[in-house]
Amino acid sequence: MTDILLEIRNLHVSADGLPVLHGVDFTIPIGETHVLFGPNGSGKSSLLATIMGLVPYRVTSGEIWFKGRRIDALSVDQRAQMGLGMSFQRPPALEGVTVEAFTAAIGSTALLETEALALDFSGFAERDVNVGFSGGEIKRWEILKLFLKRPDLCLFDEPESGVDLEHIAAVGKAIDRLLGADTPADPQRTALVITHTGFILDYIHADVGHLMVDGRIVGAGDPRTLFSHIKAHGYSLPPAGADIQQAI
Ligand SMILES: Nc1ncnc2c1ncn2[C@@H]1O[C@H](COP(=O)(O)OP(=O)(O)OP(=O)(O)O)[C@@H](O)[C@H]1O
Repeated sequence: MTDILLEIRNLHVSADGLPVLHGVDFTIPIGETHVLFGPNGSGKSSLLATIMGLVPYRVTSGEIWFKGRRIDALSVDQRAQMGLGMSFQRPPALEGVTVEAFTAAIGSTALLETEALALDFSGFAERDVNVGFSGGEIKRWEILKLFLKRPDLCLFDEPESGVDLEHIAAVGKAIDRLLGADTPADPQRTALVITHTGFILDYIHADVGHLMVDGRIVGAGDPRTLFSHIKAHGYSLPPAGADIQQAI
């Protein structure tokens, strides 16, 4: 069996007729956490949404492979059933669907209380999902939702944005715990994380960082080396070397 969980091959994507990704290539081996950096509008969220199969993103050419199966023609449901899950940057409010009902629908009621406690999210069970939630509460619910579902590949779209400094620690630790191997029966999970602030790097073990510019991955390497360079010099690659490789 291959040790590659996700493979993206020369992916071109349009959203409502507008080209947003222009030939993305990368792979994520099983159990690794990869981080995606890039300026506003470079295509990071579009890439995650395309992997998840969300509208209005349409693959115009290229391929997405997950667990050795080509998935770019599958529905969101089918991809979720296969083990893909995503925490959204701006998830919709679900009027009439309580947190408790949502949790029951994904079959994880038993876990809700303890995991909510860890994320300081107690007292939300009776509330409608995302209705009137603050920005930070929305983010904590997004992480909790993944915790309850435990997908094999977790896609995080800016999990720390809008979260206050105290709760960033709770979010970071929860993500680390979600991805970590708690027991032999619960293997190391695989993840792709978008971050602007880099706060999340203080809490998770990230294996590889990718830099996305203008709808393409332009290079990859050690996530901390890449992030330090971006902080000092903007969205460019440091000189190619052992830590960083430019895309060809
Ligand atoms: N549904 C859509 N319709 C039209 N244009 C879109 C759509 N989704 C994304 N785009 C455009 O595609 C480009 C990439 O957007 P995307 O949200 O993927 O960038 P991003 O790198 O995640 O940005 P940010 O860091 O600001 O979140 C932007 O120019 C955006 O306006």
